[in-house]
Amino acid sequence: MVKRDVYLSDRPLEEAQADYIQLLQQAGAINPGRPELIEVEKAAGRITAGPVYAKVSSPHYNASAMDGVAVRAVDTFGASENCPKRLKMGELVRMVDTGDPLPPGCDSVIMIEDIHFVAEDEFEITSAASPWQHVRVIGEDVVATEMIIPGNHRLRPVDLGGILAGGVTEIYVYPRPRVALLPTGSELVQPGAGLKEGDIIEYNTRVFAALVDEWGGLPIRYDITVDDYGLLKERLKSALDEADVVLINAGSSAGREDYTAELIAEMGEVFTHGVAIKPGKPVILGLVNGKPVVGVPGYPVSAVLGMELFVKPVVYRKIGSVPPARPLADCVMSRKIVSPMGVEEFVRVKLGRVGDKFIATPISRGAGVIMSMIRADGMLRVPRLSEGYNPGDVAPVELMRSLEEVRETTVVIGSHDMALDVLANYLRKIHPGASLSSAHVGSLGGLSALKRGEAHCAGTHLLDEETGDYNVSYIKRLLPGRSMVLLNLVYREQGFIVAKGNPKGITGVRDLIRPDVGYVNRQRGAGTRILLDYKLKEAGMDPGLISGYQREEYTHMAVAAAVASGSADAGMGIRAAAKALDLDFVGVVEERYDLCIPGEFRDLPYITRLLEVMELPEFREEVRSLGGYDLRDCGKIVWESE
Ligand SMILES: Nc1nc2c(c(=O)[nH]1)N[C@H]1C(S)=C(S)[C@@H](COP(=O)(O)OP(=O)(O)OC[C@H]3O[C@@H](n4cnc5c(N)ncnc54)[C@H](O)[C@@H]3O)O[C@H]1N2
Ligand code: MOO
Repeated sequence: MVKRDVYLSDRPLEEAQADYIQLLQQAGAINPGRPELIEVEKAAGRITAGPVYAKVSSPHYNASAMDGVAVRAVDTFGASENCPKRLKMGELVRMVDTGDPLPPGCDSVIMIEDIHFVAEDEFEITSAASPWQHVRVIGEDVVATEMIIPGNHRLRPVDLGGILAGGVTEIYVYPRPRVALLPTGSELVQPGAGLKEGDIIEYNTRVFAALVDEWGGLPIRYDITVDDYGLLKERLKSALDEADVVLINAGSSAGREDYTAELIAEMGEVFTHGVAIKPGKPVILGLVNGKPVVGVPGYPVSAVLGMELFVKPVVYRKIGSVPPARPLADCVMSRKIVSPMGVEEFVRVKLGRVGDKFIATPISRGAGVIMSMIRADGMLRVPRLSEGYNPGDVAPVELMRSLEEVRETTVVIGSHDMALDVLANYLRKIHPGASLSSAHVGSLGGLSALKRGEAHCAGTHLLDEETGDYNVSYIKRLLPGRSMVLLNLVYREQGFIVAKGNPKGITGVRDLIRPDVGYVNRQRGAGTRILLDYKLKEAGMDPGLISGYQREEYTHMAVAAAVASGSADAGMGIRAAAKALDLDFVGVVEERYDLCIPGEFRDLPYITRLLEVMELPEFREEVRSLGGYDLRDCGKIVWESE
């Protein structure tokens, strides 16, 4: 099949969303299915197809609400401390337990604690009982014929109790819409399969299945379809026979084997191909045989966003409902966020509460980085007609974690070290409500974040060329007059990360200017970058002669990954990063990595909890096992401002 040119449209998001729902409504494609009768005890999470009325009252008889004696209130009148009244067991004075029917003629219950027995069958009371005291009258909870639950209501566990109390055991709910999930792409392999170059693990439709289930739909996952127009057409046909909604994953953009839009257009109608959002642009919104068919982009983040923005409303409508709005919180931007005009961008952010502000720090924006969805606490929408935000700007963020959790998060901004990940892990283990979020902006970036009040502490390893000491002179210069402490986390080996077996024979900085050596650098402001520059200066070398000096990565692991991929021969970083990817390492120095903490935070749980973790032998052991770490001063204050 020869592909024609593909021009994606740039429709504004709200317009594309509203139009799609309207067109589907007109086509009758998102009407809820015919209600089905199911057992109440299996109905949690389902949507009621109509109101549920009580068949019986609850209680359906007058019931004693306490253990004690049932009486006629009039028989107790006149009783007081000074003038106790005696009652004898009989027809109208009878022992009852909680829940027992009130004996005929009785209208009141006296609690056993308020009774003083004077004989086997006679007792004294010192106050009168009022009529209907401690009695649960008929219908106190539910009155027969009363509406217990309205229609179009998602049933919660307590709702089941109310419905059953009302004597109802079966109810009508909307059927869960069947959503067919079609993964496409010749490069896809099933999870767990052996991988060769070019293989991609198929996980998107697994994520989709869990989402559809969460929204109330019934996912039907199909086998992978290779990139073949005819095969895809067959799949789509059988999916349309079986399901109410069909999702085709990938093949949505302009590639040579991107058939989705063409196929939907051939078999039905494409309303929209291309929405002005990032990620997720190439989404396809269509209709075939009266059923919604959505082409969801292949990249995992684009895919999840496509699901949230276009498929979720369809699934909800099919069960007579609309998606609940995500809660929002106003947050302060910690970094500059540049976003193209004309596109609504969805930026994943980490959140933390520092002082009285919620701080948002953007994380990876790549559409292929599923980890960004895992790490994110929130989603910042940069509107279509905005070019982004400056540090300090306030904007609403959609919460992906509760504010309560965010409040219990220690925010570390600065240089990256793998010991921080281990610290985060043990922190959650011993304080399950707490967490640590780290943003990697380099040591200097971390100190700037402290200056702006956007972090509880900063990871830093800045070498002072003059004194050979770490961090102190930088803090004095960047945060003058502020009360600060330096808490040591680790000493670690820095050096060159090189390929296994060190094939280029790199032994020190002098090798970096060799024409056959490609370097990968760290970003400006990173302690590791400063260390390299210092070493170059020491050796009297011109950085301009190093091929790859301009190539910047943000973490040790990213540098190691560049070496592992073969796109660079060497990069400066920590031994643990080399070890993690089974690379070789040429040691250069041992350096001190500290957490710089503003004095006002040092006694807050954000910090004291970290100190607790640093004392744990298993934490220390795990960090040591990463390789290249010495924890001799871990948890010690190594410097304090006057
Ligand atoms: N020339 C152009 N190229 C691309 C454009 C464009 O407009 N012009 N758009 C880019 C954007 S934006 C996106 S998003 C992707 C969309 O790609 P497709 O929907 O066509 O999907 P594929 O190219 O087949 O796959 C992309 C990528 O997604 C991953 N993938 C796919 N399926 C799965 C799955 N089931 N599980 C996990 N991961 C999956 C995989 O990494 C693929 O490499 O196109 C850009 N290109
Ligand atoms: O728009 Mo694509 O969905 O960014 O990756």
